Amino acid sequence: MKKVLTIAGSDSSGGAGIQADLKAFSAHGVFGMSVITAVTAQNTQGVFAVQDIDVAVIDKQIEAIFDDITVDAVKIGMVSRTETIKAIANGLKKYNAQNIVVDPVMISKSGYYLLQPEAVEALISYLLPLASVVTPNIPEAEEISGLKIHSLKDMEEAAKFIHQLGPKYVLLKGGHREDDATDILFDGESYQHLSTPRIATQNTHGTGCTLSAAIAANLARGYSAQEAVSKGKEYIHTAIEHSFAIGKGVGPVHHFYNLYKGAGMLNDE
Ligand SMILES: Nc1ncnc2c1ncn2[C@@H]1O[C@H](COP(=O)(O)OP(=O)(O)OP(=O)(O)O)[C@@H](O)[C@H]1O
Ligand SMILES: Cc1ncc(COP(=O)(O)O)c(N)n1
Repeated sequence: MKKVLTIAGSDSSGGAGIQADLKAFSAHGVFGMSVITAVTAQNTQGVFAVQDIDVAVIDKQIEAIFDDITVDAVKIGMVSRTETIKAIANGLKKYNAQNIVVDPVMISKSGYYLLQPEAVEALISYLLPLASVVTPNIPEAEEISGLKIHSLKDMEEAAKFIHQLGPKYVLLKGGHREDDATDILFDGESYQHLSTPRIATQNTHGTGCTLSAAIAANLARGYSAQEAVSKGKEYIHTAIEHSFAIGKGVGPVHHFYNLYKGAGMLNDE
């Protein structure tokens, strides 16, 4: 079985972060492992507290995994602060980790800073060069590139700018557009538009986490970056179609629709 690691924050409500990643890994038939960078107290309505994990404990989690187990792919999500970013970059370089997907998580849907603003530079200089695929949403791409994005053409320009910071592929996600959900994949030469109709739901908590975890799982399973991304896009679309209204705010996406469909359990409470 392929083994995939998520390095991210814990979401107590289970919709995003480590919890979303592990669910996506299971649904892809890969074995999930985790390095927890921060513990958040959050639910469908907001983020209420963040406790960063001590850097020495982050180092130890990375060591414990890589000293013992072969890691087929790595997904990086919420990294919170500069010292955490440096520890992750050092650890991944030390073990020559491959198939790294970086989701440059900055601000939660509810508006909470999951990356300290002064750590953006470290994320750019330490993590982007290690990435096989980096998956910014539109506000994150604006922050990284310094460009304003209003159109698909602007998305292409920003993807091009981010590509020269070191990642092999840039997937600029269009979830924040008002139009169709069009994402743009750039490999340094050509742009591929991946487009699905926008689903009318407010239950999109953890969409970015889920997509990047699905891409990492697909890379581990041996798909090329293009295939891993297009399969990931199909996965997130269906997971949003089957999303739930739990809690009083933005509900989570559904990871096990395939298994449940087979067992006739879809939408069972
Ligand atoms: N309403 C929607 N209908 C269809 N696809 C969507 C919708 N919202 C987001 N997506 C898709 O979901 C994926 C994640 O994109 P999005 O821009 O929402 O990421 P994100 O903002 O990083 O997510 P999050 O911060 O919730 O983790 C993309 O492929 C995007 O096109
Ligand atoms: C631990 C953690 N990681 C990532 C997100 C981003 O997800 P969203 O933008 O849907 O809130 C989050 N809310 N919490």
